[in-house]
Amino acid sequence: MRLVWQATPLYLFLSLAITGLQSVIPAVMLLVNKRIIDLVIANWGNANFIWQPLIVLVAIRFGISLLGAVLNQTNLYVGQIFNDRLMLYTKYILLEKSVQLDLAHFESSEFYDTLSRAQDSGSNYPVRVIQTLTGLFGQSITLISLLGLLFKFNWAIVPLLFFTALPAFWTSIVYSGKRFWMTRMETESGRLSDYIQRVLTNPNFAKEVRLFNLGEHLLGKWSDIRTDFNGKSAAIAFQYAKMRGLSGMLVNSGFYIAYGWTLIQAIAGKISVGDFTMYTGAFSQAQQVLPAILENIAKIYENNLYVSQYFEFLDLKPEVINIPRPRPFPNPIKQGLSIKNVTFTYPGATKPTLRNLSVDIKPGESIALVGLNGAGKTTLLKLLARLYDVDSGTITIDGIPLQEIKLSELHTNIGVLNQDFARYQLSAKDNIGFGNLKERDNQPRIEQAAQDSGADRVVEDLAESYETRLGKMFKGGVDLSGGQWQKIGMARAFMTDAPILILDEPTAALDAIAEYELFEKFRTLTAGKMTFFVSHRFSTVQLADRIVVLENSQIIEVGSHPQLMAKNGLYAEMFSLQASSYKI
Ligand SMILES: Nc1ncnc2c1ncn2[C@@H]1O[C@H](COP(=O)(O)OP(=O)(O)OP(=O)(O)O)[C@@H](O)[C@H]1O
Repeated sequence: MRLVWQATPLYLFLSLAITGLQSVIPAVMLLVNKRIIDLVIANWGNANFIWQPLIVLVAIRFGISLLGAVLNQTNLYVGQIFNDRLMLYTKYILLEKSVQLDLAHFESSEFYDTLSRAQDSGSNYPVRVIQTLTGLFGQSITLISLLGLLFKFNWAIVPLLFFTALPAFWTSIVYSGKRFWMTRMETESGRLSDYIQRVLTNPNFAKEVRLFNLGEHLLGKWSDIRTDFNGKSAAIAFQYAKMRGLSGMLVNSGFYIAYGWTLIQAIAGKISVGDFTMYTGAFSQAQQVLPAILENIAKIYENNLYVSQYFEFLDLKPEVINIPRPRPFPNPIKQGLSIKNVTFTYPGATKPTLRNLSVDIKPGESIALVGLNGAGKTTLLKLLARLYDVDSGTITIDGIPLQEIKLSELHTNIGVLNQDFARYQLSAKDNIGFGNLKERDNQPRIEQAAQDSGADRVVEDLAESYETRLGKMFKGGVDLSGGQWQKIGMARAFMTDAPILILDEPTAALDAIAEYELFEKFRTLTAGKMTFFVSHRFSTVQLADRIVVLENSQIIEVGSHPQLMAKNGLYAEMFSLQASSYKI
């Protein structure tokens, strides 16, 4: 309710008010009808009948019908606006939370289960809870007013209806719960089937799916998961229908007992014809409303279970956060960056990815990270950008631990381009401008960055130049080759004003010569900045002031190219191996 209140208080109020008004209409109608019938019967064949009271009653009846029709339409309109606003709000909050969470969350499967459940639950269920709640509110008013009429006739009818309805109510609750838990248990397999669906429909997979003939195999797997789910769902639905049928009979018996009593009273002449019509009318309406109420209570229970999954996601907390009074990023950097005894283990991993790392980097120094696949190069760079916090040891800039620097400021001051850099299906201008949001509309700056990375020649060939949409996902989009995308990605990195730059193999799709030239240019353009780069090409690595060699989670060598060659360790071995393969 708080969520809805925050999303759209006015429309919540309007919706409740209109529903409340609508709900008393059936009982008021029955009462007016009774009066009309009693008046007509009392004056049956009366030649001197005074019409005025009857005309007033009929006019009231007509007025109420008109009011009902107007309220109906108004409620439909209010309901539509209310739903749209609530959906927008719940989605916004979910996306806002996703932005706040750590990278670590996005690298765990439990997170994706929670996210997937929250997305399913958050989109429709809050709206459904409120719709059902409003419906229930209206139906309860209708039922109370109808029971009010019946209570006057015989008070025992109320407990009779209540007790005969209890089993139906209990059945609905039990089976709603069963359905919810079955769906929840199937989250992971549901996600797997969604994933297969994406693989079968996503352009990134389309080529391989065809070349390896994976289509039929994956489709079969998808169909098995869905069929299995449908089977479980059908079993619950069957049980539910059976129990609902049985308990529904009991509810009906309660009504018919009460109905029989009205007939007995009417035949005995203890109630008027008007009363008789009113009571039987009240019975038949209450008979429709009561099961609907029970159904809605069960629905609220079930929908609330789903909504709780939405809140489960909202309750996730980022761990990489600002301390209460963070310090500013040192500008300019005077002493440099210092990594001391850093150890780090990924959440859920059994052994550390980095162990006891120590190295000092001076301002303006360029560092190349070298090591075999999986040595921990990317992990170290993630720690520098504080995408994760270290387990022990410290990383400081001018003596200030990273944790004490305001996170958003740290990210503004560390420019990163990754091996798996994002390919935004947006304009070329956005793809480059996202490197420095403040300068996003600064066309000369964007063009300069494109020129520096060589992306200017890519953009020249595009029909609408910088405004051309990249990627094939939307109309008019143009796809680029791997190397062309990388030039666009590099241009994004060149946009930044950050004094520390990290390039994690963003040039792997370029040929060795293009990569070498680009890094040379990069070094000239970033002279005076602290840069880190990872490359598996030693022609590029040589350009660095110092090279840090990682092996088995540790730093094993640090030095310039000539120093490491003289040392004749792992670096020299790897360098010679690559050089000899070029000679062949
Ligand atoms: N999110 C993660 N969760 C758990 N383990 C991870 C995660 N990311 C990487 N690892 C593990 O940490 C180790 C180091 O990975 P990292 O990506 O840092 O290596 P790398 O040196 O950059 O390798 P490459 O040269 O292949 O890019 C690997 O064993 C990898 O499996």
